[in-house]
Amino acid sequence: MKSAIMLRSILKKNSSSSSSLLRRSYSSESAPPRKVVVLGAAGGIGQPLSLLMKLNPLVSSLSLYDIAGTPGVAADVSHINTRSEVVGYMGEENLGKALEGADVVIIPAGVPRKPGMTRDDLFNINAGIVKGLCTAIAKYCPHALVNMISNPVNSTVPIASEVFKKAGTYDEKRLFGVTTLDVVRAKTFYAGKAKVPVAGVNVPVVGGHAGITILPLFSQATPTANSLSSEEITALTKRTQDGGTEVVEAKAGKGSATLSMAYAGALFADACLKGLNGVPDVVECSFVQSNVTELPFFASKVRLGKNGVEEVLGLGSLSDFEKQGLEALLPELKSSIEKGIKFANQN
Ligand SMILES: NC(=O)C1=CN([C@@H]2O[C@H](COP(=O)(O)OP(=O)(O)OC[C@H]3O[C@@H](n4cnc5c(N)ncnc54)[C@H](O)[C@@H]3O)[C@@H](O)[C@H]2O)C=CC1
Ligand SMILES: O=C([O-])CC(=O)C(=O)O
Repeated sequence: MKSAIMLRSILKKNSSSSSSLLRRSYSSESAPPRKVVVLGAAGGIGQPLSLLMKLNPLVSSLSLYDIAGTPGVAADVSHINTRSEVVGYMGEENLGKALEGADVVIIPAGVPRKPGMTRDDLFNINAGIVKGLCTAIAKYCPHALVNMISNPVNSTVPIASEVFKKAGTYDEKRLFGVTTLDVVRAKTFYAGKAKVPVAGVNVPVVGGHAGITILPLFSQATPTANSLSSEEITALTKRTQDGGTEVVEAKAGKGSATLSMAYAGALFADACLKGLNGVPDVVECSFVQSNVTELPFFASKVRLGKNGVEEVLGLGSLSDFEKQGLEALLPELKSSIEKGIKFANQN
């Protein structure tokens, strides 16, 4: 008798939670249909990123593309009982089909670093990969928002812009270098040092995405932590700048950040989708075409909207330490941008 009552109460609980789940899924399905494409979906970042995008209720169609291994990843992810339909595409002959109708294209295709390498050492291989993929984007989904993850981001974003310009499809509002992982790291490291709950922490990170071009603005971090010494701020800055290398060394030849990058990439794509859907005040840092400095591309806070970039926000007030960091990063960032532009126009 007692167990029958317990069973009834469990069933009742389950039926009320499943009806609330149903309501939630109805409301997510009333969000507009959105197609998200992951290029490089079978890779170290691509796989967990595909998983996270499958969990995103704003996605109605998830298209997974790679030169190899996509059918397995797509079959696996497709069994998850969430909104989006999943299709896997393999091989260049299927790239067009993968891209057609895309709202957001995320690009984690390309080789990762090994210990001792800089991101720029990836240029020779990844520049060509990115150029090929962007040529196809210009042809098959010229209006999609492009989230560039492939390194060196400081050069691959300018390459993409040149490819789109040549194809006559360039819209500076739709091209983003994904620097979210720098923000994710800055938040984590700051919360640890300042001993504040990480969930409420905000830290803008500006500049670019390599070494000293990554400039976290801890003077603007919230909640404020007046107790941090200048030595601690210097150490936090250096750890954020070297975050990628910390992971590359710990993985000892087996690649670079994949899981934290998938998380960061999924956060940024979600922000793009929210912007497209008209959610107000969606602000994320990203490496975009910019007038914030004399350089044509720069990472700073960006307000996202129905057409992509709605507004590139300024730097705000900087500490003397950050002003020095900004001066120091400009020459390196300039030369990485020029290298990308030159490559796209010569090859
Ligand atoms: N922006 C950022 O913050 C970060 C960027 N990265 C970069 O992301 C890239 C990918 O890293 P991982 O996933 O760890 O590498 P990975 O080697 O595990 O995966 C790369 C995938 O790209 C695929 N691929 C290669 N050429 C392709 C093409 N032409 N079309 C489609 N797919 C192609 C490969 O088959 C592979 O599945 C690297 O360049 C890495 O440096 C990594 C971490 C953070
Ligand atoms: O460090 C790397 O090569 C990968 C990367 O961009 C990061 O983890 O920030």
